[in-house]
Amino acid sequence: MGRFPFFGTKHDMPYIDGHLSLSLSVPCIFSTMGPAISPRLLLPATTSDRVSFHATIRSGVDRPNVIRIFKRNPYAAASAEMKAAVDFGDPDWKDKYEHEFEKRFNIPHMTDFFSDAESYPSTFCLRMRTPVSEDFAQGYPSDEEWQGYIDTNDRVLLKVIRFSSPRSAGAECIDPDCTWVEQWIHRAGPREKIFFKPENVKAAIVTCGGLCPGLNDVIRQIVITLEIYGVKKIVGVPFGYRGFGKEFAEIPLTRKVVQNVHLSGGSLLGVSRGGPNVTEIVDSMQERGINMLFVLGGNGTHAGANAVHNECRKRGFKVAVVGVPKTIDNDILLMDKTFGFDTAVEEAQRAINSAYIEAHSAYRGVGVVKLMGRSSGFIAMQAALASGQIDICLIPEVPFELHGPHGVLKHLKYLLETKGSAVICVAEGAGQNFVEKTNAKDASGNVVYGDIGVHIQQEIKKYFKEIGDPADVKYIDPTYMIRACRANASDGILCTVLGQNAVHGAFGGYSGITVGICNTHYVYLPIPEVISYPRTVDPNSRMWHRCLTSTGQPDFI
Ligand SMILES: Nc1ncnc2c1ncn2[C@@H]1O[C@H](COP(=O)(O)OP(=O)(O)O)[C@@H](O)[C@H]1O
Ligand SMILES: O=P(O)(O)OC[C@H]1O[C@](O)(COP(=O)(O)O)[C@@H](O)[C@@H]1O
Ligand SMILES: [Mg+2]
Repeated sequence: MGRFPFFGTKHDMPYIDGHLSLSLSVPCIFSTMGPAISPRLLLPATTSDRVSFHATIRSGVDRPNVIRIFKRNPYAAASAEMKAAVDFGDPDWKDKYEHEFEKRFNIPHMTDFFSDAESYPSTFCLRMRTPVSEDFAQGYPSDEEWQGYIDTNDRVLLKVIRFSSPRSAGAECIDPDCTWVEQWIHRAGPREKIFFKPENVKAAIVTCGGLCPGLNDVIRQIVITLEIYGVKKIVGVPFGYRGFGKEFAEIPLTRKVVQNVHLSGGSLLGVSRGGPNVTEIVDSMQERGINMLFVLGGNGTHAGANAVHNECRKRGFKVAVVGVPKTIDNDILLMDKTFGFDTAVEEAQRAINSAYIEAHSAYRGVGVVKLMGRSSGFIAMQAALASGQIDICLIPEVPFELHGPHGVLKHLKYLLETKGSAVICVAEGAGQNFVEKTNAKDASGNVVYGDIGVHIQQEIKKYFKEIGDPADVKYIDPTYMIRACRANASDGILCTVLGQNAVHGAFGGYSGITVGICNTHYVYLPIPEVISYPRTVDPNSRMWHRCLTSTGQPDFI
């Protein structure tokens, strides 16, 4: 089969060792995708634990045979760690696996840490005709007959497809027979017993990282729900974790304050990156008497929230720390999507449509749109799918060449000759091998990337000038526009449910958890499970294949 140069990010490389010869010996499937593409050799992913092979075989002397290696879907990789410990020869392996999974996805509870943790009948009661009384002198307004509580033993299935074969598209199998294994996670919602007396609660909300549509919607719902439980002391911590510094004053929050905040984008509380360390944050919480903390943020923020949770446990400080995953990048593991993502994709349509109109109206017009997505191309992929106006979608997970016979520029030339115009959508983290490394990091330690959008725009101009063909290139960078806007209706609903569930989780006595949507149901997850690495687009997923089908783009390798 000739020579097999390997392509992949540094991140992929550790998974390659030792799997190649095994995987190449297994049966393969041939399929063709998109115009002008060679057959693809798709090898069953499960045979090589964490990688899937995606081989493009082309004949011709100019081009060596190529095998590209992609990291598997992150969750598949996560379960690979569990798989490694499984002895499939053991007749009870499935039961043991399910049991181990249950343990891993257990959500930390007050009673795990405090033997004296007391519970009370819930004060969350939707049959109230009047607001909860000031001092609870008459007792709590509970209603034990109400059928609105979630049984703590309720579970939601994490994986809902029963794959019959490891060869089935996107199959995630645990054993070579693709045995059906049940993976249950905790159902979110109000519990009948609560572990905080509302009059003893001081709740704080903090929003960290970059902006995201829907932050205000979540803040609003948290405040409203806390008030329904009877909490009177609710504050906002300004400017992310930085707000725990002494120089910042808390922002008092009430239903009245938050009533209309969801009508605008941004965060009522402000956001920031960087800030004090965990010890300082917990010191500040103790000084301020905060015993319920709602943390809205992405991977970094959740790492912080989990560290705060652990530090509180270490100090014997009875606090509920509950996260609400926020990121337009949609790079959090295990959930259907994060809030704000849908809105960002919708907002991106305006930029794509403008790029299309500009390109289509010009003589040999090319529109280039750069969209956010630091390490994952979800926004670019979904925006391309939604618009139907993208000819080339470039994401960080899929390597590509700009120059050469199979490069993006050659295909662009083909598009201008056949269609007359073309639109490219590129995620900010894509093609970083082409741009100069800045070595810069932001205040949170995230790498600051070089501008791939500007680079592509310049390369297109240079290329067409060199070959003497006209091309009218228009570049649009809607970066901050797609995340500074107000949440759309679907995100508005998601934020509402997540905000309410965050409060139910805290009152239910859980801490070190985050809320999410999984197979359309709402769940609680232990924080470490959702942040072990950023979720990325699986190049062998049905969704990426659908995107390729829609754009009609070939491989650019
Ligand atoms: N590993 C970590 N442990 C503790 N705090 C962290 C960690 N990573 C990031 N943070 C803090 O979380 C906040 C947000 O992180 P950042 O990466 O900027 O955004 P996001 O949470 O959206 O990923 C920052 O204030 C940062 O200091
Ligand atoms: O310019 P900023 O505020 O650092 O934000 C840029 C980053 O924000 C992001 O949308 C991710 O933000 P989060 O880390 O807050 O999820 C990335 O796509 C982008 O790299
Ligand atoms: Mg982040």
